[in-house]
This record gives sequence, structure tokens and C-alpha cells, in this order.
Amino acid sequence: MDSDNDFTFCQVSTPVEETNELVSEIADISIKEESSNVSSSKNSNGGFLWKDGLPNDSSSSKKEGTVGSLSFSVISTSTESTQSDANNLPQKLPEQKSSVKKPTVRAKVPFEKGYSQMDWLKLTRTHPDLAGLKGQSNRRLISMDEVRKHKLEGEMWTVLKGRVYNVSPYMKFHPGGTAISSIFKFIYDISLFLLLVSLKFVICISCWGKSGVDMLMKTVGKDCTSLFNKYHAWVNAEFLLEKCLVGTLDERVIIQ
Ligand code: HEM
Repeated sequence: MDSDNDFTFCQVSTPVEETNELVSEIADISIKEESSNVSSSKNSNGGFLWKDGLPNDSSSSKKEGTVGSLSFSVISTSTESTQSDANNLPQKLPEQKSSVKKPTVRAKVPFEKGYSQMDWLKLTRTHPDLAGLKGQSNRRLISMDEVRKHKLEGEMWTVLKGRVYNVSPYMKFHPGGTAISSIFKFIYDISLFLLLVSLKFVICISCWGKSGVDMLMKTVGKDCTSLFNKYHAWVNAEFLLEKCLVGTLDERVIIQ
């Protein structure tokens, strides 16, 4: 017979049900290291040795074994030894308490009623010309000079990731920084001088108590990409401001 046609069949793994059954019967496994001179239970060739024993609790059997200097014990809760008594059924292990911490809720400057991100998305669906294009294409190239000229009510332009947006309609919808109570504001004022020492921290607290409009007003007539990325690089502005797109920044003007 050709050797290619010579097959040998063998079982390479135990069936899943059997494995689950075995696992459910093991209540506890512990491994502890013994010093090399304590070797009463070790066999002569330094290999593996089992010790069968029945602890006080007759519902479970304990097996001990050694491999080299490691000794371990396996406690089985199998009902094999005692069948009839209902008390001898494998006892449930005490439930482990989960140590999942509750997330801390951070106070934020609340948005005005009717100005949530959901309200904004609704508005983008119903208003066709939020960018104020008046029929112009939003594919045209816009210079930084032109962006700087648009700082007035209704026409507040900003550059984000190479695109020019009219953020006026979004202003009131922009979420604010962390809320600040009046007492905390007092402490904030006193400690402001000390806080100036750490520039990074000052940048962090600069948005405390400020409304979303305050935050976004900083960006009008400028490129806000770095500020945007500093506060929330994860925000999908391309999607949120899709309907506010005025054009693409003409970067050739900056390079020259
Ligand atoms: C122009 C495009 C921008 C868009 C579309 C936008 C959008 C958003 C959105 C959706 C949030 C809520 C994020 C969240 O809760 O995880 C947010 C929060 C915030 N944004 Fe903007 N933003 C823009 C620009 C900016 C800029 C330029 C600044 C900085 C001057 C800024 C400062 C903040 C701050 C401080 C928060 C509150 C962060 C917090 O404490 O959770 N945003 N913005």
C-alpha cells in the first residue's frame, strides 16, 4: 500500500463535556514549594509522586503530589465515594466579590436646554445651509487671510485639520468645561498665582467654569487644530461640522 494512503486515527483531545465534568469536580488546587531537604514524599528518581488521602470532610478527597521540589495538592469534591446522602453533594464555593470601581461622575457646565449634541444633529438634518454658503461650493480653496476676516456673528470661521468651518451655528451647542461652584471659584482665584508655576496645570484648568461658547470663541479666525487635539482628539468633528464646511485651507499661501 502507498504510504500516502496510510492513515492512523487517534484521539487528540478529550471531549468538551468530559473536561467540564472533571473541572467541576475539582474544588481547590494549591501548589507550594518545599525546600530540597524535606523529601519524605519524593520518589527515588526525583519524579512525580501521588499521595491519596481523605480529609475529615468525607464529601471531598485530597490528592497530593510532587514534581521536583514542588509539591501540590488537589481537592476533589466528586460524589463518587459517598452517593446517597444529600449532604454529601458538592458544596458551592463562596462567591468571589468583584472589585469593579464605580466610575466617578465629573461635574460639567450644563448645556442650555435644547442645545445638546443630539439637538445639534437634528438641526444639521433640517437646515441645509448651516455653513452660509448661499449657493457657493464648499470645495474651493480659502486662504488664512480670508479666514481671519470672518469673525463676526453668523460668519465665524475656524480651521480644523486643513478644513475651513463656519462654527457660528455650532457655538451654543459646544459643550463647556468642568462646572465650578462659587466657593471653589474663590479658592481658584486665590490659588491661581500658585498654579501659574505649572504651565500644564494652568492649561488644564483654563477651561473650568467656561461655557462652550467661550471655549469655541477662542478659535474664531484661527487654526484650532492643536487646541482641538489638546482637549478632545477623539471627537469626530468632521461628522459634527459636516454641514458647516466652507472650504479647504489653501496651504500654498502659508508656505510661500
Ligand atoms: C471646532 C470644532 C470643535 C468641535 C466640533 C468640538 C466638539 C466638542 C464635543 C463634542 C465635546 C464633548 C466631548 C465629550 O464630552 O467627550 C467638546 C468638549 C469640549 N471642548 Fe470642544 N469642540 C471643538 C473645538 C474645541 C476647541 C478649539 C476647544 C478649546 C479651545 C474646545 C474645548 C472643549 C472643552 C474644554 C470641552 C469639555 C471637555 C470636557 O471636560 O469633557 N473644543 N467639544
